[in-house]
Amino acid sequence: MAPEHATDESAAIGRRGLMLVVSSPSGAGKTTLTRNLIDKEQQITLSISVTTRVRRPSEIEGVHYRFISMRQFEIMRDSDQLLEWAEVHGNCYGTPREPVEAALAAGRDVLFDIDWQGARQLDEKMPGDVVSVFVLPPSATELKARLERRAEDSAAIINGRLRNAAEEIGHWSEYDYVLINRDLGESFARLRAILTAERLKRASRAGLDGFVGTLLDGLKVITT
Ligand SMILES: Nc1ncnc2c1ncn2[C@@H]1O[C@H](COP(=O)(O)OP(=O)(O)OP(=O)(O)O)[C@@H](O)[C@H]1O
Ligand SMILES: Nc1nc2c(ncn2[C@@H]2O[C@H](COP(=O)(O)O)[C@@H](O)[C@H]2O)c(=O)[nH]1
Repeated sequence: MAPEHATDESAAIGRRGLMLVVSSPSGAGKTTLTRNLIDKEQQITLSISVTTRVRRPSEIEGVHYRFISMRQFEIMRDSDQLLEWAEVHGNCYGTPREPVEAALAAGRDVLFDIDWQGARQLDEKMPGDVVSVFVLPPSATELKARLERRAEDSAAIINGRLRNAAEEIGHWSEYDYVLINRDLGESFARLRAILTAERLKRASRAGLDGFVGTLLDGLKVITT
C-alpha cells in the first residue's frame, strides 16, 4: 500500500525510501538544516540517535537523542541493534537499526545527522539507498562564532570541537553534495532541492514500467 503522504511517483511504483545523510564539522549548521527539513517536508523521518553524551540544556530526551549510559550503548552495539556507530568528540553515538529499516520498508525517507564515520558505514552497508550531503561553514571564524552564539557548550568543549573540525572537513569529497552554509534560507532551499531531485531520480529509476504500461493501454483505448 502507498504511504500516507506518497508523491504521485511513489504511489505509482511502491517505492523504497532513501537515506539522506547530512554531516559537517560541529557548528556548521547541520542540525538547524535537518530540523527545518523535517518541519517542512512530509514522508521523511529523522533518525533519532542514541548517545552517551551529557544532555544539553535545550535538548529533550527522545526528540534530539536518546541519552543512554555506556553500558546500554555497549549492549546495543554488541547485539547488532545499531546500524552504524562511532566515537565523536569523546562520546559514543549510534543509529538504532529497527526504526530505520521499518521506515525504509514503508516507503518513507530517513534523514540522518551523523558524522563522516557513520556516513561511510551506511554507504558501505546500503550503497544504493544513501544520498550524502556535507555542510561547510563559510569560514573558520564564523564556525567558532556559531559555536559560541549557540551557547550550549563550555569554552573547553568548543575548543575541542574546533580542533576536531579539520578532520571532519577532510572527508568532504566523499559526499554526493556539498553546501557552503552562508545564508540559512539559501542552504535550506538547496538541501530541499537535493531531496526533491533524488526522489525524482529514484522514481524514474525504480521502474515506472507499470505506470507507463497503463498509460500506453489508455492510449490504445482512446485512439482509433
Ligand atoms: N547560515 C547560518 N547563519 C548563521 N547562523 C547559523 C546558520 N546556520 C546555523 N546557524 C547557527 O549556528 C549554530 C550552530 O548550528 P547547529 O547547532 O545547527 O550546528 P551543527 O552543525 O548541528 O553542530 P553540532 O554538530 O555540534 O550539533 C546555531 O546557533 C545555529 O542557529
Ligand atoms: N556516527 C554517528 N554520528 C552521530 C550520530 N548522532 C550524532 N552524530 C554526530 O556527532 C557529532 C556531535 O553531535 P552533537 O549533537 O554532540 O553536537 C555530530 O557530528 C553529529 O552529526 C550517530 O548516530 N552516529
